[in-house]
Amino acid sequence: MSVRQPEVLADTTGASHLHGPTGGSPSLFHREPSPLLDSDRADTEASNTKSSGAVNNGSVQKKTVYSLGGSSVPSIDSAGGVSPSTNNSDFGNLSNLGNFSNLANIGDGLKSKSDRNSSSRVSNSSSNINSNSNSNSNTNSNSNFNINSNSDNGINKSNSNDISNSNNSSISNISNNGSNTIASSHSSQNGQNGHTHQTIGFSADDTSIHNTNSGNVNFTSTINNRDGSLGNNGGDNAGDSTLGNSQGVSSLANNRGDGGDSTSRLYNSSNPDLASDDELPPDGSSSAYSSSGKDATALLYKFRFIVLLVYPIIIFLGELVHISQPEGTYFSNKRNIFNVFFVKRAWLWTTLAFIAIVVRAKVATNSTSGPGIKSATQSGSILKAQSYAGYHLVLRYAAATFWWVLFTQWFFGLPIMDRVFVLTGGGCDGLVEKVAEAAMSTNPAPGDATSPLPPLPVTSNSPLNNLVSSAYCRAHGGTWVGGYDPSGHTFLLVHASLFLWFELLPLIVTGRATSTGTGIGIGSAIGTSTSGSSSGTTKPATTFTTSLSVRLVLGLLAFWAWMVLMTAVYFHSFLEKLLGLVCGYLEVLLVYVVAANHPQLGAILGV
Ligand SMILES: CCCCCCCC/C=C\CCCCCCCC(=O)SCCNC(=O)CCNC(=O)[C@H](O)C(C)(C)COP(=O)(O)O
Ligand SMILES: Nc1ncnc2c1ncn2[C@@H]1O[C@H](COP(=O)(O)O)[C@@H](OP(=O)(O)O)[C@H]1O
Repeated sequence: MSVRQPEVLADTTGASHLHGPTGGSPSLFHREPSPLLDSDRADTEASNTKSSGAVNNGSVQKKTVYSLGGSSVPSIDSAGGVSPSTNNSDFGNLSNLGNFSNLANIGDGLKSKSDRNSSSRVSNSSSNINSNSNSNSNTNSNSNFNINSNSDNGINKSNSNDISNSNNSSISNISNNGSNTIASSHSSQNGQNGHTHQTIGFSADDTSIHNTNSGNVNFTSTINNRDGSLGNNGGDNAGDSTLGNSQGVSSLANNRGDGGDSTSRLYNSSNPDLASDDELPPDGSSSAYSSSGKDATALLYKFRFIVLLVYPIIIFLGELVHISQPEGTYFSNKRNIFNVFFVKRAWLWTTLAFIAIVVRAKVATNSTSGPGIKSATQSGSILKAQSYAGYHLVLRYAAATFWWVLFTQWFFGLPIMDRVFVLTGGGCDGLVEKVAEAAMSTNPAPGDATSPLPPLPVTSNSPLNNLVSSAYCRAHGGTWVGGYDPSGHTFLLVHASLFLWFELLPLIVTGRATSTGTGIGIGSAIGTSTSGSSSGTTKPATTFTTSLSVRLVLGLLAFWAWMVLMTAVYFHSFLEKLLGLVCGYLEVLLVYVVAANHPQLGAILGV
């Protein structure tokens, strides 16, 4: 076995050195072959409890570092490689011309400078890996990595990482298990062509690649992913982009400079969003291939259309029965348990159902594809994908709640429905008498806590803001008479139902309601596995738990529809129900249709 003697380099850090066998303390160093070492290499092992630095000028082929904690190794330069090293503190900067292998590092900074094959396996947290070598194979587990690579690399990573790649280099064969952003910028010298080819396969997703090219760069990107976006900002030359996603929503955007061909292909199993910049040269082409994506889009629109039709039909059918003056039933009694316990608290139940949808979306997200369906705001989208990111959900819930409040609870005083009633000549009848009766029977001072009625806010001759609400009026024995009284029940039930449908349908059509499903199908959404996915496979039913929330929401929606029918059959005039119905549509149409077609609003609301 040929043995190269280590040399001691000047310690640029000024810290104490780890010395090789000929230059250091014998008590600290001894030759001991590492199981991972090449047979023709000598090893240097440092058993380090206090060392703060190690410098090796390259004569040592491999360096083994054990640091037992409480200490740090700020700097190691090794020509030959650094192998099994356990460091309970920080490595400072590891610069290596050879192989890193099995470095467990909780610190920061790992640089590979080899001009030959080099392999790094790093278990790490919070590290930067700067690699200048060719044909590297970097395997990283743990989180918070920044990999800056100026070379051809194979990078295998798990967890969340940012990879940035600069210069004329390529990253290829990246397999990944986390949420990642890969930013790659390339520039080429005059007359020199840069060429980049990225093939990235992810076993988990939410990955986006943004390439910024300038100069003569021929850029080819391929992502095989479950849910991601690929954005190419091309330079002067051709760029082919292919994004193949097996799941979820993908967006592929090409913003080209001048000249060159560009072909963008988006293969996606569910929801594609392909957008190309307007300045695409005439010979550039962009196309989305996604049969199931189109299917999902068509299915979503079909479902939305049906849902939007259902409630007017219910009202019309109910009205037909209503005009025949049907016999009273349990449901014609205002005090029936369904009315009192459910409809009168309808927003509470709607909120719970919405939370069930959110949970379902998150479960689907965690088990399949990152943070849920991504927002896609570019024009030309086949499907404006709905975002299930937390802030988008909160905003949409807040908007729906706000509209419910304005219409039924408070609108700078009386709620909208009561203002309509008063403005059309309605008022509270009999309330003054009730108050007087109450006062006569108990003789308390008005406003006294012992009074059976709270003080009457005002009389019916007061300005609009001071009138009692319909709720106050009815609750205290008055009768809400005259005027035009929009049906609060119709409004609330329709508004709540549409809100829930529009949140649920994207999950259903994309199969996101199952943890294992891909592609489309209501079957996968409710766990019955009846429809095919894009791959032509039929997904098995998910567990009872995963489909339960969807079933409960569908059950609530069926119940709401029934109660709309009962309102239509037994209560209100037709026009009052019609107004309730129309107002029940307003917010949902505004958010999911109008805002969805407005770039900024759509982006804010995630629609
Ligand atoms: C990342 C995750 C994001 C998830 C976002 C979830 C957002 C939820 C967040 C927190 C939960 C907070 C919980 C708040 C609960 C609020 C629920 C309620 O609204 S409680 C009030 C319930 N009250 C009603 O539902 C009253 C409904 N009734 C009426 O509006 C009227 O009675 C009527 C219109 C039905 C009839 O009027 P009438 O005058 O004829 O009686
Ligand atoms: N489906 C239904 N079942 C029972 N009562 C209903 C109902 N729809 C409306 N009502 C009752 O009809 C009245 C007018 O309702 P709205 O204007 O909200 O549509 C309310 O009476 P109360 O306020 O006396 O409870 C309400 O409870």
